[in-house]
Formats: sequence, C-alpha cells, structure tokens
Amino acid sequence: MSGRSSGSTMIVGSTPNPSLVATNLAYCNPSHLQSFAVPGTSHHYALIAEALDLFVITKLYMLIFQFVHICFLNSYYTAHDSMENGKIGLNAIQRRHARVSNGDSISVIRFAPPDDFNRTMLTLELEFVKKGTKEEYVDAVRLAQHIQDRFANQITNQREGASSNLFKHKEFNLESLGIGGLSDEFGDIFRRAFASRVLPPHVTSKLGIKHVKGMLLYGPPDGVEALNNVLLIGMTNRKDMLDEALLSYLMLHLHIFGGILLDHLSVNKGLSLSNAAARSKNYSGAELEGVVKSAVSYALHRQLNLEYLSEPVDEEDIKVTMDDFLNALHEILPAFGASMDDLERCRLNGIVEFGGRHAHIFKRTMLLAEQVKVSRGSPLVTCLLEGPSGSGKTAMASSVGISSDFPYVKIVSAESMIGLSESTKCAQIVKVFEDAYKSPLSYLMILKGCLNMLQ
Ligand SMILES: Nc1ncnc2c1ncn2[C@@H]1O[C@H](COP(=O)(O)OP(=O)(O)OP(=O)(O)O)[C@@H](O)[C@H]1O
Repeated sequence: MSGRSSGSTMIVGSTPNPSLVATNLAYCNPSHLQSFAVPGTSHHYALIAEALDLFVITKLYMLIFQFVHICFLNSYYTAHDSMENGKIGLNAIQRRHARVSNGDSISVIRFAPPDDFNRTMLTLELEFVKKGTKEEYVDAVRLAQHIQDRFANQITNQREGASSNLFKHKEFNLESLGIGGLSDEFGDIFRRAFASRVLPPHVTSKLGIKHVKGMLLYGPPDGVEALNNVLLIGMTNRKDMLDEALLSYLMLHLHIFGGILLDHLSVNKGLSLSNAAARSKNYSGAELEGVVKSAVSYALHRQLNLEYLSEPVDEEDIKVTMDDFLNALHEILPAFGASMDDLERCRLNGIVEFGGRHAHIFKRTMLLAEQVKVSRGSPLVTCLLEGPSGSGKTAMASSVGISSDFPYVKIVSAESMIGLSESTKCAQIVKVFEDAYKSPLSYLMILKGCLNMLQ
C-alpha cells in the first residue's frame, strides 16, 4: 500500500474523556501529533494496527458521528493534553477492532493517502454497540441521509478484517482433504485448540484463557494411514508419566497444560459452582483446571460463527453454563478414582429397598465406611459381601461408595482387565492400592473375579 511512512509503537489507552468516545477519533499527546501530519494538508492521519491491514481515513469535520456509534477500524488522530506521551487513546470499539486491550503495544504509522485514493464502494453494517433486551428502532431513511451527509467527499478504504491464515477457508471440508469419518474428532480439536485462537487477544486475556499448547492424537495402527496428512507431535517432560497420562485420558484427544482462573470467567446465572464441584469428585487440581478450560471452550465455541471466523465476538456474551461444565466433566476424566458415572452404572435403575435385611446390610456397610473416616485405630477396614449372582452385591457396594463421599473410589473389575497379561493385571491392582494410600480416604470395590488376584 502506498502512502505509508515509518512509524512507531505506542501504548494503548482509553479515550481521555468519556465525552470524546463518540467522536471516533484516536487521541495522542500534542507533542506526538506532528509526526502524523500529512504534508501539504492540515490533516493528521494514522494507520493503526498495521498488521491487520485495516484503515479508514476521514476528515475532521465528519468524524463526529452522533446518530449511531459507527466506529471504523482505524481512526483519525487528534491531540489531547491529558494523553501521556507515547500513549494512544482509543475507544472500546476501536480497541476491539484493532484487537488490542489497554496497556498493549500497537504499531502506529503516519498515513499519507496517494493521489488516486478514491472511494469506489462503501458497505456499512449497522449494529447496536450493546445488545440490550429492549427493542430499538432506527429510522432507515434518516440514517441513510445522515450517512450521505457525513461521508460526502470522504476517502475510505477498508478491507475485510483478516484473521489468521489458518482460517482463511470458511469451511472445513475434511473429506476434500481425504479424511473421512473424523468430523466429531476435528470438531473437538477445533473447539479445544483453535477456538480460543480465533478470538482477539484482549478477549482471551480478559477471560484468563490460555491457548492449548499440546495435543496428543492416538488410535489404532490403521488410523495412522487414514491421518497421513496430519502431523503428530508428542512432547513430554515426564516420560515416566506418559503411560499414566494415556491411561487416564483415554477418552480425550488433547492433553492440556496451562492455567486459568475461574474468577475471570463470566458464568451464567444457572451455573452452580458448588454443584459442579460436587460432580468433580476425584479430580486433581490439574484435572479441574482441564475441566474449566474445556467448559470455556464450549462457551467460546457457541459464540463463534464458523461461516465467518473473523466476525467480531462480543466478550460480554461469552457465558459458561452448567451444561458446559457437565460436558467438560464427561470430556476430562479423573486419573484416579472412579467417576460418579461409573458408580451409577452399577445401579442403573436405582435401588429398591426390598426388606429389612437389605437395609441392615447397607447400614452395616455404611458404618464400616464411617469407622474408617473417624477412627484412627482402623486405617484399613475390609468387608466381604457374599451372595448369589445377581443378588445385588455390586449395586449395594456402589451405593455405599456414592454415599460414603470418599475422595478416592475405585472399582477393580475383571471387565476392565480383559486382554491384559497376568503381570499387567497384577501391576494394575498394585497401582490401585498405591494410589489409594495417597488419598486420605479411599474406597476400593474389588469385584468377583479379581479377588483371587489379590493374593
Ligand atoms: N436393591 C436393588 N434395587 C434395584 N436394582 C437392583 C438392586 N440390587 C441389584 N439390582 C440390579 O440387579 C442387577 C444385578 O445386580 P448386581 O450386579 O449388583 O448383582 P451382583 O450380586 O453383583 O451379581 P454378580 O455376583 O453376578 O456380580 C443390576 O442390574 C442391579 O442394578
């Protein structure tokens, strides 16, 4: 593009005075103004956030646009005494379009329009700055007239907002890439790994979102052929832990490290954090972090327009709901202990109390769990439930596990070890016990078929 000159980096700040917000001007210290002067004119033009390749040039007297808050991607420059030297004052919408937040550095260069810099076409899209619930109407005829008046003789050049090259294609057609049957997986990968990258950095930083840094794809050997145009990179700094990670995240395609604070999140009114916490039994701190990140990825994904990824996202609309948390809890499974789902699966149709004896056994078993909780003298309590097949032993034990509220509950079943060698089975059982000792309160359910192995 012609007409650019060398520029500088400035620190983004707010418009110096709220009454100036609607002027659509950018503000700088008077001492800086001269560096943006267009030779031979009384104008000062600046090209802001050059990397985005977006700019609009307007003349001073037309900039005060009161009818609607239409904001262009770059702004005319004016000087204001209260702006610190080296700072550029932008209003919230200018910052959003330039994809910056207060305190960010931004490239600002003088722009001198070339002689043949004429407008050929201008497309305007009208949108309310804040989406309210009440209906508001705009008189289209008045608006059109207003725009015509305001923009008469203006020079405007605006390119479509460019997003990362990665998303230049509006549609992700996997089959055209020779990959079939993996739409769900790619949907997950997009939601977890890329959705946050589509958002402007100031939105992600405000929400405390860190990008997913690692991704592990796995599958049977044939899958490698099917994914021959996908590059897989696995990294670990704890090689000894790798097997553990694979075992514990078998349902996941992404292994994520990073931090996020719940405080930063906008949560929906329907979301009960205590309810979410109650459902995250057995989760370690790192796993909870993964759950929160996964929940956020659902909330972000909802806001993205996959047809047009460069469309600005209203950060106010990004709300994490209870459903997001529930989906996240299904996606991120705890490495240790059994999930509530596993226990519930052992008593799928609930529990029917079919007599005094049944109630008595349940009460006795619960008492044993209580004994482990309160008595220092009984660190280990064992109990054998005996009865014919289908009499409800597993259902009873899982009910006790749920009611005991122990942080570590693990089911050791023959089904989970099908196909494993004897030595691997033994190693797994040893590990279950080792992990149990790490937890302050542990409840192990050893199902029939595994008892002999304990010896
Ligand atoms: N009190 C109950 N109320 C409702 N359903 C029950 C009850 N007890 C057991 N069931 C159901 O009966 C079925 C068999 O129960 P369960 O698997 O607990 O038996 P089990 O004694 O462990 O059998 P096995 O010795 O073959 O492992 C399950 O579907 C379970 O949900």
